[in-house]
Amino acid sequence: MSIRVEQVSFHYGKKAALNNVSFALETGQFAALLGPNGAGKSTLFALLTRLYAQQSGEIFLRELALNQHPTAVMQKLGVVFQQSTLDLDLTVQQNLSYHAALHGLSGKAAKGRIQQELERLQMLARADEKVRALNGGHRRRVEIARALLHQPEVLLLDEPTTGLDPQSRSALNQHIRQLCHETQLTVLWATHLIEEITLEDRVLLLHQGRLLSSATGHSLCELSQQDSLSKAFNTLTCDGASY
Ligand SMILES: Nc1ncnc2c1ncn2[C@@H]1O[C@H](COP(=O)(O)OP(=O)(O)OP(=O)(O)O)[C@@H](O)[C@H]1O
Repeated sequence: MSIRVEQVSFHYGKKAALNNVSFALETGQFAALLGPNGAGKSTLFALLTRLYAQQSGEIFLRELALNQHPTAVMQKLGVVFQQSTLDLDLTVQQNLSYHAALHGLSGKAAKGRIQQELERLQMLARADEKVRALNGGHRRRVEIARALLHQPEVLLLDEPTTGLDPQSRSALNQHIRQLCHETQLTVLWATHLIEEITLEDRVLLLHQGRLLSSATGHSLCELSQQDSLSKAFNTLTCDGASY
């Protein structure tokens, strides 16, 4: 087991944003965290990345509890946030070198890792360009390369295709799936876009803070008695649904 979330709840004041959420992902698995706006996806990411302190429940990476071993757990996590955090006036290489240094990598080791990840994401030729010169899809690839520099076991992506055109969205989605396949990286991909998910994917369906399903897309269709993921999603997340 790679990452495990056990009975996690979170409230903003009196408002419940997550209600008793539990799931576990296998090593090398691609899982989609699917939910309409306000479902609780960003709150869950904020807890997984320690932006917010846990209120109840437990989060484990392998057998390490996030609360008890925060540094060791964060070392195994790579994160791509919804909003880009690249410095537009630095080159790709400079952005990545800075991040590598933050993780304690410098000199030769950092250079090697940066080259490896940029190559994998087909961005090596752009290493000396300023980020400002890159299109949205390529900026996202740089962010993914950056998140992978310290060789995490789990990669969290919070709506990584926000603002991208359909072609770049699909290319990015394919890249990440390939990474999972080639490197045994575990991926949690948060989205509200059905077209980024296949029937074979593990789908964590979050709605109003509750996890309605954590099975495959096929199972979601069966559960809702619908013949497509988008119909299943609409049925399961319409108000009053009780699955
Ligand atoms: N800082 C906050 N204070 C109060 N309520 C909040 C706060 N942040 C989020 N919420 C509420 O918590 C619930 C979950 O929000 P969250 O942002 O986690 O959902 P989401 O699935 O990420 O949605 P989106 O796709 O719109 O980002 C929503 O009802 C939201 O209004």
